[in-house]
Amino acid sequence: MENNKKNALLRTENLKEYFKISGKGYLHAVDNISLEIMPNETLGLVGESGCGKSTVGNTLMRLLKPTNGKIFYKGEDITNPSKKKKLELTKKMQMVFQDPYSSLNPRKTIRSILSEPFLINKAASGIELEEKVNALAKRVGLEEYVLGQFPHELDGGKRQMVGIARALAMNPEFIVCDEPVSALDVSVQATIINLLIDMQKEMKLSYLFISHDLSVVRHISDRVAVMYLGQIVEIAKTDTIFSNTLHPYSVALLSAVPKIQFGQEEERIVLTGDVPSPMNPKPGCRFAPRCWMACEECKNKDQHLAEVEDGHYVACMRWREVREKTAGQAWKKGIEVEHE
Ligand SMILES: Nc1ncnc2c1ncn2[C@@H]1O[C@H](COP(=O)(O)OP(=O)(O)OP(=O)(O)O)[C@@H](O)[C@H]1O
Repeated sequence: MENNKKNALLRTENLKEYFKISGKGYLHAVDNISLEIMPNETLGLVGESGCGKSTVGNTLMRLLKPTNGKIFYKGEDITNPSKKKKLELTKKMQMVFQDPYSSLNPRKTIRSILSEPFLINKAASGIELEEKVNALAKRVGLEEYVLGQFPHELDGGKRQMVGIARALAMNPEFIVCDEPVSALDVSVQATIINLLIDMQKEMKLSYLFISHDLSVVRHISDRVAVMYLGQIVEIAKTDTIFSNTLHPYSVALLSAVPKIQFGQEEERIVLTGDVPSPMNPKPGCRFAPRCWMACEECKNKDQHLAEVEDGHYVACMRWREVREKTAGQAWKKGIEVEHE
């Protein structure tokens, strides 16, 4: 753990992001998250809609000012960076969005869009700029003619390639990929995922990979963090989290992963019970009202992430019983199971 902290590319310490909702109080979108992302690592971030995944990504990118807690980049506190530092960090930390369309200026050609990072950072001009943009497009597999086109002339896959190329322009070290394939046809999802994997190998990138698609997350991630109502409830190596799932919420979420080949049709995950509100949460385990393992104590006592096995952290005091109850279940061994 200490070693991870020291060597992490990016690290958060008790990160909180609360939104003030007038007349109602505070919405705890991210509530006390401490995590590390190592160099050249992909950390998958999963959880139901609204659990706070994008808010984690946006806060790491400092698109939001943290309510509390700290963010460190290579050991340096970047929670409140100066303007100069912010610009420096923009080169090293980038974001790939679900649909880059909204962030691609419709009146500009792809060449002009891909030139921007070089111009803003005064990294190239004239012929050199042209060559750099050509090389960037080639790197992500965009044909040269695309550079003369406008965003609306491209299909979703090509637009996402432009989004990725733009993120890569300044040779970043860390990229938040926020649902980068969920708006794409299944047929092009694999192309984009493979591109991200290739770029990671080539450029030694680290990714925070946010997705509700567990098959994709399983395919791309080195480790997976499971989020529930603003908190991380379990984090472990990808194989471990699927084969030795210890939090009752992760069990509910991950046991529903269809055992299909990546890239094919997906199945939706349905959890029963009401999702409690992230507004002014009550003390006690947040999953307790929906939990199949909950006892009286869980309802009153906060659960904190604890390392229960090497590199495997769980926020549930009943993790041993969860393991016993789910031992030998088909989904843990990768066998297809029926879901309601
Ligand atoms: N700017 C904001 N102001 C108020 N509430 C917000 C704001 N942004 C997000 N939220 C709320 O914070 C919570 C977490 O939202 P967030 O988008 O991070 O979840 P998510 O897990 O990424 O969901 P999804 O998978 O649907 O994108 C939600 O309850 C959301 O409504």
